[in-house]
Amino acid sequence: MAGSGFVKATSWKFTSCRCFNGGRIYETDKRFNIAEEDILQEIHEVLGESDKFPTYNDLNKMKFMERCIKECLRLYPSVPFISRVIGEDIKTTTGYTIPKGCDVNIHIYDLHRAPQIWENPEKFDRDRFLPDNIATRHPFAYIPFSAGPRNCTGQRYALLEIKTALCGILSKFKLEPVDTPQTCRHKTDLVLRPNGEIKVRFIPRK
Ligand code: HEM
Repeated sequence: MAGSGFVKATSWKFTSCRCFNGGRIYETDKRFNIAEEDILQEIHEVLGESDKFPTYNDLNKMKFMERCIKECLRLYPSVPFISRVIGEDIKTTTGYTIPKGCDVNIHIYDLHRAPQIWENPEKFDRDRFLPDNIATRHPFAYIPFSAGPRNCTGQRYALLEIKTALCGILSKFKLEPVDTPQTCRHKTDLVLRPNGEIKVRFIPRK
C-alpha cells in the first residue's frame, strides 16, 4: 500500500500536475480563459453550487473539462518523449530500414504539434476532442499516455485526479497567468519541465 501511495504521489507530481500546470499557465490567451469559465459552469451543473466533493460518477459527467484536459496534454504532454528498443527490422513508408536492436525515441511533443496531423497545431482548441473530430484521427496521433502493451497503467486514475483537483481549485479561485508561453522555456528531461519558476495568480472567487 505504501508503495502504491508513493507511485500515486510521485505520478501526480511529475505527470498529472505537469498537465495541470502546463495547460493553465502556458495557455494565456482568451480561448483558455473562456474555457476556464465554461469548465466552472459544468462543475456547477454537475455538483450544484455547494462544496460537494465529486464522486466517480460526477467526474465522468464532466466531458467538457475532459476535452480541455486532453487538449492540454496534447500541447504539453507531461512525458514529452518515450524510448523503445526495436524488436524486429522495421521498414518505414519512406524506404528506410530500422534494424532490430536500435534505440528509437518517439517524440510525443513534436507528434502532438505535427501540422500534417493537426490543424492549427499551436492553437488551444476546446473542440479538438469532440467525438466527431477524433473519429477520423489516426489512433497513434495522440499518445500522451503512450500506446500498446506498455502504455500508462495510471491513465484513467490520472484523468480522475486532474478533474478532482480542477473541481477544488476552480470553484475557489480564478487563475490568471503571470508567466506566458513567450517567457517560459522547457528543459530537456524525462518529464516536461520548465526552465525555472512558472508564476500564476490565484484570485479568490467571492
Ligand atoms: C497526466 C498524467 C500521466 C501521464 C501523461 C502519464 C504518461 C505515461 C507514459 C507516456 C508512460 C509510458 C512510458 C514509456 O513507455 O516509456 C507511462 C507509464 C506508466 N505510468 Fe503514467 N502517466 C500519468 C500518470 C500516471 C499515474 C497517476 C500513475 C499511477 C497511479 C501512472 C503509472 C504509470 C506506470 C506504472 C507506467 C509503466 C507502465 C508499463 O511500463 O507497463 N502514470 N505513463
